[in-house]
Amino acid sequence: MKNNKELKVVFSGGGTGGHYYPALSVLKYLNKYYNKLEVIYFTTKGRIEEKKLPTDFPKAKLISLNTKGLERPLYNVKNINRAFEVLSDTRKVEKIIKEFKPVFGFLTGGYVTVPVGLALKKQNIPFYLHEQNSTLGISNKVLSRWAKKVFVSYEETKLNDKFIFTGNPVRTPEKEIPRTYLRNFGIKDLNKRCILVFGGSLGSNEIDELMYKVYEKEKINNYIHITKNQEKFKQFPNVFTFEYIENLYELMAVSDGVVSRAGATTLAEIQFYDLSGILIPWKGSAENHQLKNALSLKKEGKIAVIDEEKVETDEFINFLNHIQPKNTEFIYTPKINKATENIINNIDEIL
Ligand SMILES: CC(=O)N[C@H]1[C@@H](OP(=O)(O)OP(=O)(O)OC[C@H]2O[C@@H](n3ccc(=O)[nH]c3=O)[C@H](O)[C@@H]2O)O[C@H](CO)[C@@H](O)[C@@H]1O
Repeated sequence: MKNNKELKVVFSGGGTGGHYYPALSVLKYLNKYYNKLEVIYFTTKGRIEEKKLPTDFPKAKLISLNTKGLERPLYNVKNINRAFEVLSDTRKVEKIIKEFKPVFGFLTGGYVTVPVGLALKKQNIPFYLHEQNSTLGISNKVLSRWAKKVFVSYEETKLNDKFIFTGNPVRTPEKEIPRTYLRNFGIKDLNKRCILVFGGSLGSNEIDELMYKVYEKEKINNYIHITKNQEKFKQFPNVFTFEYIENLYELMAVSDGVVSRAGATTLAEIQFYDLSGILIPWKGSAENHQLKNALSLKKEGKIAVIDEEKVETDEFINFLNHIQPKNTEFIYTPKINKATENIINNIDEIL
């Protein structure tokens, strides 16, 4: 039920969908309960949250920051400029929040959150962090000492009492979705397995290459494949390609399996929608966190975790062919994502 209380909040988090979508889920949930919700969202210049927020959550005031990620190795001279960007963004944020007077800040990772967290700390405004991965990202590591609480998606990420295990909030449909929804994506035979193939929010050439070999042999299942290279798959009639699908979670609700990278938000969705699938962790992830994420999900024979350099195409196909397809009358009924509720219940300023 909506209440008439006023709530002013600052949000930040992004650079990739994995950081942005959890923030969006919490924001949408808050919006259900507060009639007078005012939000400033600090975004990464040119990245996903900046592009999608105006349609995903038009009510938020969007303020773009210049802070960029550090160059590796860290002793790169460019990092001197990066430090200056953080300083100047911190000053900019400070000025804005001094006037705006938010009740708290909610930050979900990505380098853009560093100046926002520093400014909130300087202004003595409490802020909360959310970590999607099994190991803390750099920004969250830096900011955690000043955060009021750090919400984590895996028990093993907890470092002290300030850390609270909540899970990772995922986007969820608010209405029923029938299996026939797949027809909107070109699929005709709803009896056949529908497998979603994608490489996180940024795409993956390696997954494209690997699946090409699968499609050369496997002609029965239907595949909805998200790729920057749609042309490559034109010849396969059972493969339906898209460059990006805005509401991928709606498709997850009625599909049977996934082949994907092991980004934390994707994994939370796989769990929430109870999908089977094959995970191919991205080796470039900081401290190999995608592998750690994936191994914590590996369960009950529903999930296989494989190394992209050691793929056996026949075994791969065999695994996919053991996934149980949903029946054609299947209807997804809305359910609440506990992680979002856990977070809201643990923010002291929300009454
Ligand atoms: C390269 C990089 O930095 N990767 C990180 C990034 O991944 P990335 O942004 O790829 O994150 P995830 O795989 O966790 O999440 C991707 C999100 O994008 C959505 N989606 C994807 C494709 C599409 O067409 N439509 C769509 O909506 C998915 O449903 C999901 O909600 O953040 C994750 C969470 O912090 C980390 O675990 C990853 O290691």
